[in-house]
Amino acid sequence: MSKVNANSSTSNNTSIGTRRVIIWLKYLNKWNIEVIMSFWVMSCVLLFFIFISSPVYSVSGSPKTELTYADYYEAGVEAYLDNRWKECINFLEKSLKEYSLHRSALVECRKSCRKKDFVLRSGVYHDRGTMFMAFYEEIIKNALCIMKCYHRSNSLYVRSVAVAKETEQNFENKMPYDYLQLCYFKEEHIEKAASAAYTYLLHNKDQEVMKNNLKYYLELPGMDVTKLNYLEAKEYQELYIKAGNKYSEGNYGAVVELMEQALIEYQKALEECRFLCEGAIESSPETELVLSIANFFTSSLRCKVDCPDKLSVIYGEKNEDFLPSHYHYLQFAYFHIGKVRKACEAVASYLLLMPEDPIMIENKVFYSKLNEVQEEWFAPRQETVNIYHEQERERSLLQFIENEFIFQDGDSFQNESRDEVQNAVENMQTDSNSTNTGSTGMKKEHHKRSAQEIQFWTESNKIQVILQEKDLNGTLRFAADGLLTNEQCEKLVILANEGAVNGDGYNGKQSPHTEFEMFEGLTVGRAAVLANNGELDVETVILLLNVSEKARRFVEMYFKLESSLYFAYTHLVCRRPVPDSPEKRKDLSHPVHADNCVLLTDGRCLKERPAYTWRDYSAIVYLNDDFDGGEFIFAKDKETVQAKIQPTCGRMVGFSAGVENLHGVEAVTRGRRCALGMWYTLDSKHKEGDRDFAEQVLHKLVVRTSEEENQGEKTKIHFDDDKKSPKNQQNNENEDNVFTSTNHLNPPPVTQERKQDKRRDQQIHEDL
Ligand SMILES: O=C(O)CCC(=O)C(=O)O
Ligand SMILES: [Fe+2]
Repeated sequence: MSKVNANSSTSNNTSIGTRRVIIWLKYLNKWNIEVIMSFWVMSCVLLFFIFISSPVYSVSGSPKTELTYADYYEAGVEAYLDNRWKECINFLEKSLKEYSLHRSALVECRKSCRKKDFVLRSGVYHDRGTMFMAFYEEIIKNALCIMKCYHRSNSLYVRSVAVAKETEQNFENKMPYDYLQLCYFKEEHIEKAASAAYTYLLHNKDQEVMKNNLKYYLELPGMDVTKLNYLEAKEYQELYIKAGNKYSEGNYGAVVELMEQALIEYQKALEECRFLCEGAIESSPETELVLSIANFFTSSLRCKVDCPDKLSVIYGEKNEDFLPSHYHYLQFAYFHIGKVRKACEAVASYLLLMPEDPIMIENKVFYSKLNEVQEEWFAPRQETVNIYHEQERERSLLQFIENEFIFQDGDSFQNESRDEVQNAVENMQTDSNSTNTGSTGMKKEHHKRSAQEIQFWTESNKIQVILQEKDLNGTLRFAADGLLTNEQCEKLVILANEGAVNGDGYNGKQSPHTEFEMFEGLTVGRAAVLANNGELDVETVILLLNVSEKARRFVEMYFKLESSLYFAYTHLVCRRPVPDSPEKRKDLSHPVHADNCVLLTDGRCLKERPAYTWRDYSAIVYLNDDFDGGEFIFAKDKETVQAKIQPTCGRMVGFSAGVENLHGVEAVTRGRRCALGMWYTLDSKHKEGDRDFAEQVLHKLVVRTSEEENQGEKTKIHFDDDKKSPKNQQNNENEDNVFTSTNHLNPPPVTQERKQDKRRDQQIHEDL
């Protein structure tokens, strides 16, 4: 089980402390013995005074540690390598404790100094020079305060600040648990070993060795699975989960209490995360004062803006819209305990963070209809307003930085956290520059700002480029993930179930590409008509249009097109094997082809009818993966595959539509493969008329529905009055009845308990 062979470890068993003593003794040996003796006596006296007055002696009188968390870590790892299991446990547990103390001390100092010294007085500056001077004065005072604070709290913290980035990274990645689990196991602390392994795994999901370890520990006799703990759980997370549990039990009083506490703890955690972003960055290459400051500040800003995302990972799993979800639970729970005003505030807080959320908009309508509710009750809570404004300000500054600091030759303004998308785009840029024009014959003009725009837009739309030209062995092609959530994919597949018909979009041909498969299609125009007739869900049809628009924008930006890219055709297509089709097939579901020319057997591709010669770019967004076969292929010619892409929910493949991007689809041998195909043109003459039509139909439909709802609202208010006054609702003891009678309030989506339990079960019983 040992991940490192004990004998391969360092032969030097001497601990760090011992080594230091040996070094001192070496020097002492050179001295005369009398001198040494008198020096020793004097030193003892001196040391005693230093000791009692030293900050290393804490206020409570108990001696503080003498090693930093990094020292303990190093010692722990050494012990691990030497099979000294007890010491390994001792040192690593201490390293974790010290690490946490170190971080708290940093936060405490930064926080107290910010409050005390960082007070810029506005309105007293005669000119910009004075203002700058005042600003730097505050910075200097702040720096002094922080340094004093570090020294006061414990000089070790100062040393810890300078710990190598690598060690810090190890702690971020929860490496100590990697060693600890084995040391615990060797000392027969099975439950602790399992918990350490579990904790490590939650942060390092793909670690097969650790999965096996955990499985092994869990199967050991005497292991009590209920004692399996996540050792890095934070207060705000525990409270949130507990509140979720109370929600599933229907105990709304407890939900309110726990969720309110969770919010307080969340704010503390957020503040802590933000203060921790004010640490060191890799040394800046800048020599200019202002550039260095700007560089440093930007790095810290980026880190701060990421804090909500970091905090939303609970038990290793990201909870989307984590902060808003607190208010979702709260509005529901407050309503159920009769505190409607509080419920309205929670609704407003949620909407401040997520203004377009249709569920909460509906809830607001629901509350507005209650007799006692007044418009001013929908005021967001103060803490939400603060968080929101802070984030907005920071995001917009960051956006400004991203947009403006663009230098072509060896960007002097370091941009440390350039993400993969941007790099991908830049690599792609270089590649396509060298080809200059694609075989489509279109010259690609690149304007300088696009990389930043793409990064921003892509990030905010949570799209990640997963494969680019060089991975796909060709030009003007990419694959990206994140276009749709699972829930959205499911909705679109249902839309296809309900609306797609055989042969639609293929001139009525049910098997246009292979006799072994059937094709069902749904065009946007027909989808809109069906929505209008009440046969399809309107929101899902809007989603269909929206996701295709998102894909179009991404393609336009990714390929840095200077002129607009228009839809030429949009088609939701599902394909499946016909009954009794052979299991082993040689044919393709869609033979190798180009989207804008007719591919001849000699490899030439004629840009003439019946090809859709105006199509310039294509993209396909996939909706599911519960089928066999059906891989998308890029091909050099009819025989030679260059790359394969496995369809899955939210994945998109995009490429230029010419002969440079021959492609096809492998046979689908089981199940039903659904995808949203899009073909784009640079020529506005070939714009998809069906789309304009669909948009008009949907627009009218939405306006009509909201008008009808408004009329209905009056009746509903009357209806509610008759049925039950809000007072009665509050006094009603049977809360379920209250809920049924006011059917229009949307509850929060998933209880955390179930989610966590499911994840835990999966982790422990299935994954392993
Ligand atoms: O569904 C796919 O993956 C590709 C379809 C395609 O290439 C087409 O319809 O032109
Ligand atoms: Fe195609």
